[in-house]
Amino acid sequence: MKPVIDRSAVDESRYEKHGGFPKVSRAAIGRNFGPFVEAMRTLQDLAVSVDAPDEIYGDALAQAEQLIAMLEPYRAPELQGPAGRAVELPGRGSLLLLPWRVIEAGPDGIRMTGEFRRFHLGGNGAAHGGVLPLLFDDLLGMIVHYAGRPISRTAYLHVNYRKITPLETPLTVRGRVDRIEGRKTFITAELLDEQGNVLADCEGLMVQLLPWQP
Ligand SMILES: CC(C)(COP(=O)(O)OP(=O)(O)OC[C@H]1O[C@@H](n2cnc3c(N)ncnc32)[C@H](O)[C@@H]1OP(=O)(O)O)[C@@H](O)C(=O)NCCC(=O)NCCSC(=O)Cc1ccccc1
Repeated sequence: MKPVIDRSAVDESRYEKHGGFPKVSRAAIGRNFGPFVEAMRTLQDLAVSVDAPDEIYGDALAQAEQLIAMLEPYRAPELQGPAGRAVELPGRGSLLLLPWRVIEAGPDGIRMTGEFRRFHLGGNGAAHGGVLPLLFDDLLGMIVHYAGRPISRTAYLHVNYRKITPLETPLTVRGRVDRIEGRKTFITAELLDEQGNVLADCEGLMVQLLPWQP
């Protein structure tokens, strides 16, 4: 499904009005990068879940070392490689970010859909509590962007865990600007299952960076 994106409030010149926060530009990717990231995500799922004989770990280690040797010469500084800037990929092609997709984004807020995977297991089939703030924090950053608010950083993020968050189940997260007070943008968001149950909700405060703040 093609996302519905409304950039009408985005202030493209905002990067010139503040301190060190770098301007992130969209990466141009070839056909292999998306499948490469997905394969790495599957490897993460397997690394935290397999129960294999030790020889298999030894063989996997040897192959992993080959892969590391292949990629190491291409190590690059922040904002040079495509990870985190490939906006058409789940989680913008970053293994750190959750593999979710934006469905709707604009001045009134953002909606994303996705699943937590085996890699995100906390215990007893539920997502780890630490991955929900990761999802919400990234959402907050995008909400600030599409609402046309100045470059800001998260000052606090309060998460309420309302129900167990399942793995490998389609979920939706949505959020919006709740109110603005000077440099402060207060944002609310919820994580929902397909039945509309609220699994978690949050309130975050994003504070506009002053010109000298990184
Ligand atoms: C810049 C700031 C957040 C605020 O510092 P300053 O400029 O010195 O602010 P100042 O103290 O002057 O307060 C101004 C107003 O704000 C209020 N207030 C402030 N804090 C709190 C609070 N906790 N709780 C309640 N209120 C608080 C304060 O009372 C005052 O209110 P008032 O005007 O009197 O009514 C600083 O603490 C910082 O850098 N922290 C680290 C941030 C960081 O690393 N974040 C994580 C990574 S970034 C990220 O993830 C985002 C992202 C995601 C994805 C993509 C892109 C981005």
